[in-house]
Amino acid sequence: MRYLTAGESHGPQLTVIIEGMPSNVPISIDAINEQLARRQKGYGRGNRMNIEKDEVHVYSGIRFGKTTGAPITLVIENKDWKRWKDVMSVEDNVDNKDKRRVSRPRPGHADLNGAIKYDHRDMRNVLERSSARETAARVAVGAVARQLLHHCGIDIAGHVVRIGSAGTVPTPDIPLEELRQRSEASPVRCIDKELEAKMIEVIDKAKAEGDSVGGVVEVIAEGVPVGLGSHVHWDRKLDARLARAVISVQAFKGVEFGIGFEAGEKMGSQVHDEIAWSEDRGYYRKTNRLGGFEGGMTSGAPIVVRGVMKPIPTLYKPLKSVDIDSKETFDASIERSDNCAVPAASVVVEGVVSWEIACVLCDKFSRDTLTDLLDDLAAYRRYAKEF
Ligand SMILES: Cc1cc2nc3c(=O)[nH]c(=O)nc-3n(C[C@H](O)[C@H](O)[C@H](O)COP(=O)(O)O)c2cc1C
Ligand SMILES: C=C(O[C@@H]1CC(C(=O)O)=C[C@@H](OP(=O)(O)O)[C@H]1O)C(=O)O
Repeated sequence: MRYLTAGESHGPQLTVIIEGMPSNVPISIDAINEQLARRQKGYGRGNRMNIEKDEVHVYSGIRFGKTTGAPITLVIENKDWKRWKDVMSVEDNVDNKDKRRVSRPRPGHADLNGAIKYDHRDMRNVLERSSARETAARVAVGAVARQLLHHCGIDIAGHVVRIGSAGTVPTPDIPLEELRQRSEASPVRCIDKELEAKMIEVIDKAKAEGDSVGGVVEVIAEGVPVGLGSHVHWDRKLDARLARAVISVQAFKGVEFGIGFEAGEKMGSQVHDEIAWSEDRGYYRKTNRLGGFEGGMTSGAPIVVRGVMKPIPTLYKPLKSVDIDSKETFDASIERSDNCAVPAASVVVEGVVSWEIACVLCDKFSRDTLTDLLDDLAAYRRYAKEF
């Protein structure tokens, strides 16, 4: 399966084409919109989220509530477009006195690198596409994948485990439904009430100081069969695919699985998961320190993946930069920005993880129709248990 996203942050819309979904998968548009709404919420967001009300429009590939097997086209409109039409129509060869041409790159953004690479004197051509507005499209893709995974007995949930220096929530040992309910009930998607209060304090303090904060999100996938991904080639390793998917989310800088970077300071006996067998469960691991992976393949234990998001680069207390016309130093100015988008980004990471798992499922099993996929998967689960 594959997908493409297109669209600018202040253009008319975001467009997605998803190719390779099995036919006859029931798709609820409400369920996609629910995921889009989750991404828009979260403490620390700026005013843009008061303007947008993300909803998906389906233009192909779904009829009467089910996938047809043909490419699926989804569109999310940008409500802000109306206010930006004029700005977006200023050409890059206009006189520099026109303040709407972007000649001042923002530190921490794609602006300068993209302008040099693509030879744009108006950096709007870069910032429009590098914006995390695009993550709305990826959440829509993830929401479609999630509905496929649901039929396959795979459940995914996420939460925020760190914001700034507020402290860290350890990987919880609770049912995913409870994790979901508790994180949904929190404005920062944190399941620990004490830490939640500290996280809110950290975000408020950053905002008051004209600064921003980042953090860490965790996503857990349960019900994944053993053997998704492959050890035989680097680009078929599922952990590697997930790492790429998470890092591809705007502002994500690192990924870890299970105990993650702690593995570098522990002894082997404290890192590897012993293998056991029972009539009831078949093979299983006594612990899940490696976050569900050995050899680039799932072990059948839950996938536990975390991603670290850097602080938002646009600061109300501006950083210095250089104007590409005058080469003079200036203070980067802003009109609006998020202060912390970690809670929102946790929903994006859930989405990209859902998509990658759906892809490898469809790689491994026959998948023209949902029935083909479910029959094949059920037979494989029986085989693996009896192995
Ligand atoms: C959900 C979400 C919202 C974001 N909101 C903002 C924002 O309001 N202001 C900002 O400067 N960066 C924001 N970012 C981060 C930038 O898009 C990102 O840092 C920038 O495109 C550069 O990419 P890089 O950090 O991956 O190198 C957001 C990221 C995400 C995931
Ligand atoms: C639009 C979204 O996030 C945007 C991501 C973003 C950035 O630079 O990445 C900058 C801000 O955009 P604007 O400059 O229009 O206020 C955020 O609001 C969204 O999440 O839907």
